[in-house]
Amino acid sequence: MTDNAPCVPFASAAADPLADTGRLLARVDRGLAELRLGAAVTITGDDGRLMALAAESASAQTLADLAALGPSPRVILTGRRASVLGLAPAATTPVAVTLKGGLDVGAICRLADPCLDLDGPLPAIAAVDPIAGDGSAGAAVVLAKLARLLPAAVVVALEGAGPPATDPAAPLAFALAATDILRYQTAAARSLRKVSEARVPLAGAEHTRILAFRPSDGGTEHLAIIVGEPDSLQPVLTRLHSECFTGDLLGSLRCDCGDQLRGALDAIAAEGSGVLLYLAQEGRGIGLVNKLRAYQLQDQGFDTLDANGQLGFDDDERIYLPAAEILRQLGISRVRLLTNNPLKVEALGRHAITVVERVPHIYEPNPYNLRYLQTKARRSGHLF
Ligand SMILES: Nc1nc2c(ncn2[C@@H]2O[C@H](COP(=O)(O)OP(=O)(O)OP(=O)(O)O)[C@@H](O)[C@H]2O)c(=O)[nH]1
Ligand SMILES: [Zn+2]
Repeated sequence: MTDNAPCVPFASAAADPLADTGRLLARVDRGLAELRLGAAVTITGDDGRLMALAAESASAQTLADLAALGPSPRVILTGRRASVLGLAPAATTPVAVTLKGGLDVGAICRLADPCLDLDGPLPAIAAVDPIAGDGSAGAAVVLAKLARLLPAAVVVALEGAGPPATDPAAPLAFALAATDILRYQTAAARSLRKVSEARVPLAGAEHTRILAFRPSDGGTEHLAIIVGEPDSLQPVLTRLHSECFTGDLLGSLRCDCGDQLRGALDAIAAEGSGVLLYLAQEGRGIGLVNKLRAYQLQDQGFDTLDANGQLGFDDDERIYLPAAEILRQLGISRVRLLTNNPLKVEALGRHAITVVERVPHIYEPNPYNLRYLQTKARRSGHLF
C-alpha cells in the first residue's frame, strides 16, 4: 500500500449497487446545502419546473432575482402552518400563498416563522391554493425540512428550458428532481452501512461496543450501542433512542431523555445484554434549531405537539426505517422494546422487526417536564 492509498478501496460505479443511491443522496445533499446557503435550486416534477428558495434563508437580493424569473412567485407552506395561520383551515396538503404586494423578506418570515406570530398582522394575501404534496412545490418544502430549516419555500414557475441567462456570469441554480427529494430519507436508510466499531467500556456496562452506521452519501451516522453479547435467537432487549442534545448531554429538565438514555443502558446492563440505537433524529426529527423554536413557543403556552404544528411540522417527523435496517444488519429480528411510545412498536412491526414485548420506560417527572409528559400521554398515546 502506498502512503496516500485510501484505507478502503473505492468500488467502481458499475460494480457498486449503492452507487445510484449514493448519487441520488449526493444530489439532494447538494440541494439542501444550497438552500441553507440561501441559494436557489430548480426542482422538476410531473407538474412542471420551478425555482425555489427556502423561506428562512431568502434575502432581499435572492427574492428579487427569483421574482425576475416569473410573473407570480408564491410562498409554499405546509397545510399545518396554513391552518394555524387561518389561511386554509384543516388543510391536509401544502398550500401556495400569493401575496398582494411584492415579495419581501419581512412578509415571508412573517408567514413562515411562528416566533413572529405575535409581531403584528399577516401581510396582505391575494390567494391561497392547495397543492400536491408530491409535486415540485411540495418537494421544495420537503427539501427545506431535510435541510432542518423552517418548512416553507418561495417558488416561481419556470417556463421552457430554464431561467433566462440575463447575466452569463451568474451561476445556474442546482437542478433536482422532485422524486429524488421525496425518496431521500428511505434511500438513505436503506444505504446504511457499518463504518466503524470499537470497544467502549461504560460505567455500569463495561462490556460495551459502539458501532457507527453511515448512509452512502457520507451523511449523519446513527449509532448502535451493544452491551454484552445479545443472543439474536432470542428477543433482544432494545431501546430506540432519538438524539436529544439538550436532554442527553446537558441534562435539560424540559424532557425525560437524559433519564431514559442512562436508564436504558442501566436496564440493559442489568439484563446482561441488549442494544441501544442512538438515532440522529433530534427534536422528533425537526432538528435542534427548530426544537429550540418549539421550546420558545411552548413558553408562550403551546404544548409540545401544537408547537410543532405552529412551526408547520407534523407532531412527529421521525421515521424508523433506519432503526429497523440497523437491527436487520445486526441479525436482530425480534426485540423487547424499552418504550412508552406505541408508534415505535407499530413502526418496527411495519419494517419486519417483531416487538414481542413493550417494556415500560418511565421516570419520575419534574416540574419542568410534567406538562410535556402529560401531553404525550393525553395526545400521543404514550403509555405511562
Ligand atoms: N419537537 C420537539 N422535540 C422534542 C421536544 N422535547 C423533546 N423532544 C425530542 O423528542 C425526542 C424524544 O425521543 P424519545 O424519547 O426516543 O421518544 P418518545 O417518543 O418519547 O418515546 P419513548 O421515550 O420511547 O417512550 C428527542 O429527539 C428529543 O429531542 C419538544 O418539545 N419538541
Ligand atoms: Zn429530550
